Amino acid sequence: MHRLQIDNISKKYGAFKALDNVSLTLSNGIFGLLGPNGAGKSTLMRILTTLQPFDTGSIKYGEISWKEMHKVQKIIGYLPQHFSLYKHLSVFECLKHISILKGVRKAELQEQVYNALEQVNLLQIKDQKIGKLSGGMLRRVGIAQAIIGNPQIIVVDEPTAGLDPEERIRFRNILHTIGRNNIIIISSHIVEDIETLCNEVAILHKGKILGKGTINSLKMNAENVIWSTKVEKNELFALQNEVKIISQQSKGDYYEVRYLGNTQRNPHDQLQEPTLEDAYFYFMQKVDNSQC
Ligand SMILES: Nc1ncnc2c1ncn2[C@@H]1O[C@H](COP(=O)(O)OP(=O)(O)OP(=O)(O)O)[C@@H](O)[C@H]1O
Repeated sequence: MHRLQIDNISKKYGAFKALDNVSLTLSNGIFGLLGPNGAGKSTLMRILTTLQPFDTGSIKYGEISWKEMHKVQKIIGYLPQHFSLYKHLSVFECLKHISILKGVRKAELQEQVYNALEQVNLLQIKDQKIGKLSGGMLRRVGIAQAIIGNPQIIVVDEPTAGLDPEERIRFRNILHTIGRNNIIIISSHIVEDIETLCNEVAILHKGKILGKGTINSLKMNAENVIWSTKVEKNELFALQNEVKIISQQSKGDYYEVRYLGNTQRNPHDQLQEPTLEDAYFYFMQKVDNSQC
């Protein structure tokens, strides 16, 4: 088993730095890239899939370097954020076509497609037209096409975007199973996706890695700074100017608020165990403060 070694990757669009010295080491399992819109997640994913070149740095998987695109393409599967397929083809025809494009040998075509469909639990709809599938099914066909050819690395941009809660859980379970024997990289701004799926996470913001590690190690950064408080509805606005609010829940005539702060704002406020979402806010706040 090899590791995917990303060292000091930088990428500019004109004068704008979309990725700034990004370094990560990934092994089998699901790795999450968490960051707000525009953080550089898709840029990094496109670079990993060789769809986009990078300016400086190096990427390696064992002996394979990202300078040798044709070798990399054999070990990478990709499910982009906006994924669509030939609507008039059946699921099976479509996957067969993709297998041919991926260079799967003729003798293995049928087996590869059946195997992929089995893994995403779609064998029973193999003859349905792509155009007739639900969003969740289409996303699963997307994963099937990504795993054809048995790539060691699978890149999934915004895995559960647009899926209903049931499909979201089904899709996460599929990724969990595939992640046992492969490196899966997912990007998301949905903290719950990352928290339920990933072994390790990197928080990306404005092209830079703010924090990386296991979910527990990231949470530890936000220890002793997460508080909960109760405020009247008319006090909420003033509180917003005082502290960084992470979440608020209406409880009838008052709000229960979770906030980030170095000190207790009020003796009744209670210190909370940090969640990944808290840690995410903590890192964002830290960088915003340092730029003030
Ligand atoms: N081809 C391009 N030319 C110029 N700027 C670009 C290009 N692609 C992306 N950018 C800019 O680079 C930054 C990073 O974009 P990227 O799509 O990688 O972010 P992201 O984290 O994936 O965000 P989102 O979740 O919105 O897709 C953004 O500010 C974006 O506007």
